[in-house]
Amino acid sequence: MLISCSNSIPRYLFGLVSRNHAIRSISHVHQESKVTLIDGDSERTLQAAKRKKRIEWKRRRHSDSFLDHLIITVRGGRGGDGCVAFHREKFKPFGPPSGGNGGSGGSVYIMPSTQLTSLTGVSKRVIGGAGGHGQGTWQHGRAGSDVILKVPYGTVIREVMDSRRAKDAWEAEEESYDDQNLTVEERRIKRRQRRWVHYPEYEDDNIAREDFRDAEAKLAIEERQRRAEELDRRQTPIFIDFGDQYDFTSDEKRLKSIEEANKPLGLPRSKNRGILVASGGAGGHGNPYFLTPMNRSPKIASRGHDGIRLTLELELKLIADVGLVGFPNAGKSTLLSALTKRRPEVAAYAFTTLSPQIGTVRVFENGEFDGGGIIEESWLEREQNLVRLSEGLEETPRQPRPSRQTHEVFRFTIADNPGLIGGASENIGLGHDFLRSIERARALAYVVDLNGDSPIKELDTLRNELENYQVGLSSKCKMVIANKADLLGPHLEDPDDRRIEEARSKLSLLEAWVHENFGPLDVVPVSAKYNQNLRRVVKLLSAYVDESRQAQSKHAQEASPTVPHFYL
Ligand SMILES: Nc1nc2c(ncn2[C@@H]2O[C@H](COP(=O)(O)OP(=O)(O)OP(=O)(O)O)[C@@H](O)[C@H]2O)c(=O)[nH]1
Ligand SMILES: [Mg+2]
Repeated sequence: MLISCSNSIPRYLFGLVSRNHAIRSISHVHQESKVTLIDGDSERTLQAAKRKKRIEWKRRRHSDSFLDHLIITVRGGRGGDGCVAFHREKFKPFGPPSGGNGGSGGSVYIMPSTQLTSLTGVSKRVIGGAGGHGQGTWQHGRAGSDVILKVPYGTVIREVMDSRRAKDAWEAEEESYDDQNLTVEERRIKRRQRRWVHYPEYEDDNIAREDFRDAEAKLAIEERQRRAEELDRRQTPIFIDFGDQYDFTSDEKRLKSIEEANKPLGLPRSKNRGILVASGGAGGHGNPYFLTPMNRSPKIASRGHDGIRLTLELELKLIADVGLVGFPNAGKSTLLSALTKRRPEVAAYAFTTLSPQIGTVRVFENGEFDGGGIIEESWLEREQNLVRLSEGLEETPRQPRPSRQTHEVFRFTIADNPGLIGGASENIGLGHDFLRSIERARALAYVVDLNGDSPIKELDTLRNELENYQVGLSSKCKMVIANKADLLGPHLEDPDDRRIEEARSKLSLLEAWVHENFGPLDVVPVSAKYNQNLRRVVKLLSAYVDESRQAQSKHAQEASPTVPHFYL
């Protein structure tokens, strides 16, 4: 879709600034600070490095409510210990061994949840419940409770294999012995204590027995096998992507398979716990397990095993339909405020937005959308509200949407991102920290300040930064939103009508450059602050999102042939 706006742009769009001189002068203060960024290379790097340090500190301080990257350790629960006991009954002085086995440890599962939007509530250490110990009269220990770790949709989970990986049970054990500087004999004693349960006062006796050494060798073989299996498993580190392609309901359907449906009443149904990441350790053996023809009253039992230990890296890539990409101060947050009910912080300094914000655009039958009103800077709005409250009035009402008679016909989400600057790919500014959230957007829109020194240069930088982050990412950009068009027309200080012509030619130049360099992208001049020409933006964005959704559902239908599920 290609539109030519420069000539058709209504005259009223330019020149709205005369309504608010104060804000305009603040914007100009900012323009100056931005120029220092583009000036001399070394100066820019120095400034950017200082700013990055400050922003990172600020982001850590203020962003408790949003977390998109986290490293957690996960551990399956430890199995319960086996029990050494002998059956006691009247007239039966030497009853058989009756110690129960230990219960297995609880496992840890990961499940996506639509209720969550941030990784903030996710624990950094997740441990499955421990299995219960076995008891006399052949009572086995209860199984440890499973833990289901819930993460938001859009989370990518990777197993960490580098130096950040937590030690597994065997490595941790050896390290603790190294720390205590134990001799070989002392280590052997400690290892035995860790693995065996003895009948009271029979430890020395047990250790001296030949069949104990056989049992110990058997246990050592089992342990080596478990360790080899774990090393094998590590060859393919865990990778789970709960992106929008992930169909969780299919897991549920799989669980409700035909066998499940035909299961006799009263038997427990399988519950969808999500994806297993760390299984719990097996329980230890009770003393009946060690019964041999040579030893009819074994006075040993084995202890439970540790569960699997993993270190996982969680990365939340928000799934918004449209992502806004622009330099700091281009007006992205103002645009989000104008299009949705979300109220991100708006201010005339760079890097006001430190974490991605998502809002929902609700489009009505008559082309209206939910949002709007004049978007002042947040501090000004707060001050105005304080004054109104002190006068006994209610907070400044947002401009009501004109007609609510029509019903909603379309809805899509839009993400406002922190500002991107030249050199973000070398981790200048906020670096790439937030780009992960636009990676998955169906469509991207560049937001530039039409009143700025060089919107063309900004666009070029934005495109390069996107490409440096991920080759081909810039092809997702569907339109250029040329914001702050109101600042270009005639205003009180300079009521000259020629300014309109100048504004039009600036826009034509931008359009020509975009079409030559980016292809047939729509260039739409708007004023986010004063809600001018936003209906056009919503219309175009709805069209891109709709197109992409339809393409995706068609693709999904082709990929999975329909299998009738009688239980549906
Ligand atoms: N005149 C005018 N000012 C605008 C318009 N849109 C935004 N502004 C002003 O531009 C400044 C920056 O706006 P923001 O929405 O915070 O910009 P941003 O792109 O979110 O900035 P960062 O969060 O720092 O990346 C504020 O002072 C806004 O009031 C507009 O259409 N017209
Ligand atoms: Mg912002």
